[in-house]
Amino acid sequence: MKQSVLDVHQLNKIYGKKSEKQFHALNSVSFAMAEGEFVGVMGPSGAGKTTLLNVISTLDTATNGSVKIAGTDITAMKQGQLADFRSSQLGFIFQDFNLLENLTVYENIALPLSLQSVAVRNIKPAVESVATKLGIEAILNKYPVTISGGQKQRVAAARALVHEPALILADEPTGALDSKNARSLMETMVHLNENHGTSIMLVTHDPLSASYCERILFIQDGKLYKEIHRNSTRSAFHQDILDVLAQFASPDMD
Ligand SMILES: Nc1ncnc2c1ncn2[C@@H]1O[C@H](COP(=O)(O)OP(=O)(O)OP(=O)(O)O)[C@@H](O)[C@H]1O
Repeated sequence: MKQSVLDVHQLNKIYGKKSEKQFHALNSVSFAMAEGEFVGVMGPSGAGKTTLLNVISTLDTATNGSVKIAGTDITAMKQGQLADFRSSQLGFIFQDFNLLENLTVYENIALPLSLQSVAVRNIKPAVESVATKLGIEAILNKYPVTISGGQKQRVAAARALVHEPALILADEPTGALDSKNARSLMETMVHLNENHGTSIMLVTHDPLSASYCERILFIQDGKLYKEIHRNSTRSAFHQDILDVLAQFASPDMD
């Protein structure tokens, strides 16, 4: 059996102090993700998706429960350890690409390695290898302002991957892309997942982007409401996702 890359156990997040008005944003959420899985997280606005992502990404702390990433319990870690863990084990892809405009594409991709003080002689092969995986080797010397939105998103993906993290966390990565570039980024993520074994957790509102995943977890009111697996074609999975989303809109949902 494959190892878990992510193990979320009885996770609770309550915003607000005991003396204040409290809000239970995550309510006993438990699930696991196997190494090499591509999992989507969906749910209505306010369901708790960002809260879940923030806790898994170590940017926020849980009220209780545990999160294990590649076997390490991050809920037991101190701040300094968390920063090291985040920069070595996690890769992030956000909606706004967060590229530094005064650095070249090469320098942007190299950034996580430079920050980890990786030796210069090891940086070049790592950047070139990830650029080849993502088909952006021809634009390494360009500046972000001169490349397209889709290329920027692939550069952001390369930067998320260059240090070979255990898990990639993607938050609405196609949100700012037109449909052609969105499709291209999703195909890139599938390629990384299928051919390079990259484990990816994708939070999205977009059913079409979600249809590229193998499995979708639906969150509603801070709880895991349902999970569906892709069994056949992507278009059939797209329809399955739309069917679950329609239940959220229905007032007589149990
Ligand atoms: N810092 C905070 N203090 C109090 N409540 C918060 C805080 N952050 C989020 N919440 C509440 O927790 C709930 C979950 O928020 P969250 O941002 O995780 O939802 P979401 O599913 O990501 O929504 P969206 O799809 O709109 O981004 C919401 O009701 C929100 O108002």
